[in-house]
Amino acid sequence: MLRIRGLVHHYPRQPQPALAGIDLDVPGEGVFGLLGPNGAGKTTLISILAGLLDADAGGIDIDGESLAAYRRRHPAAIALVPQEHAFYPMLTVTENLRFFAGVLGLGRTEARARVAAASAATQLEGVAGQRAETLSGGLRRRLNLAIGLLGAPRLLLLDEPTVGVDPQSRAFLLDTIRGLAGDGRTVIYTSHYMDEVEALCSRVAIIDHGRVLAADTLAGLLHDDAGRLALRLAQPLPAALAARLAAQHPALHTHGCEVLLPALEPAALPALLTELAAAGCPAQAVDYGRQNLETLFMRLTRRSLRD
Ligand SMILES: Nc1ncnc2c1ncn2[C@@H]1O[C@H](COP(=O)(O)OP(=O)(O)OP(=O)(O)O)[C@@H](O)[C@H]1O
Repeated sequence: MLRIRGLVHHYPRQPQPALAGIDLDVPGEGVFGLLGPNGAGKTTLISILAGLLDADAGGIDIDGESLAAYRRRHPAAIALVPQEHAFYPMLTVTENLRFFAGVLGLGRTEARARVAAASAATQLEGVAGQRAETLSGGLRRRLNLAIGLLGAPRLLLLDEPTVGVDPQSRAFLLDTIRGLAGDGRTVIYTSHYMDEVEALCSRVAIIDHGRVLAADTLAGLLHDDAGRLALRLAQPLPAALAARLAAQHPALHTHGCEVLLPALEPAALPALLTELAAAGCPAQAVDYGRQNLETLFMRLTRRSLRD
């Protein structure tokens, strides 16, 4: 649905471009994760998609039509939920929602229905009469999201929507976002939390220094031909067994109950698990033939997502 080609953006007086030629295809449904460390270019990219910034070069099509033309025909079809809180602290939740529905130019009946739907989707009904400035961090994030939903957007751009919220609110937001991605709607989700992206996104692009380093389905990105093995044992390896295994597998790495082997032949796996169980430290969790997004990012850039 969304086709991005050769997108470049250079902020004035910056030595490097924020976007240095981005090519991406984003399908018409599902949650698409944009993962990258601070300063990678995520906000710049979605600001261009939202029409807040112009690209210096490159193009974006949506269903074969230029993004600018599409936005002219459907002004509310693309919504951005920014990182910052984008509402009036002195107004109540409902007053904020009504105000932003008015900005979209919705008629009275339509506006009332959209405000009710957005409140329901984000479960804000219980705090409808509360002033925004008195809401907790998690509820403020929900209000930000609810405002983004008022136009019933087809493309929803979420810029790190869980920053600064407690784990419970974060779980609620992730569930809500997962629910929003059906019905022919695309959600583009930027984050530097790889666990969120792994839990939420069907496709992922990893970006850094304004370039796409890898883009694929989540399963495609995590697949690892090398035969990476990660084990969590019931208890740490006895020293004698650890020494014997290290002699057999020089790349073996242990840390407490965690055991990591960067490459193991599939045929060797059952014997290893049997040996561990016989030594009284059976594997409680086995992850074989997969890498996680953090290790993939480190392989691609030689640094961590958190750097
Ligand atoms: N308004 C601006 N003026 C000048 N430079 C900017 C501006 N906004 C971003 N940049 C620079 O552009 C690059 C990309 O920034 P951007 O905010 O798009 O990254 P990001 O991946 O969203 O980072 P974060 O996770 O920290 O939000 C960075 O080097 C940043 O310093």
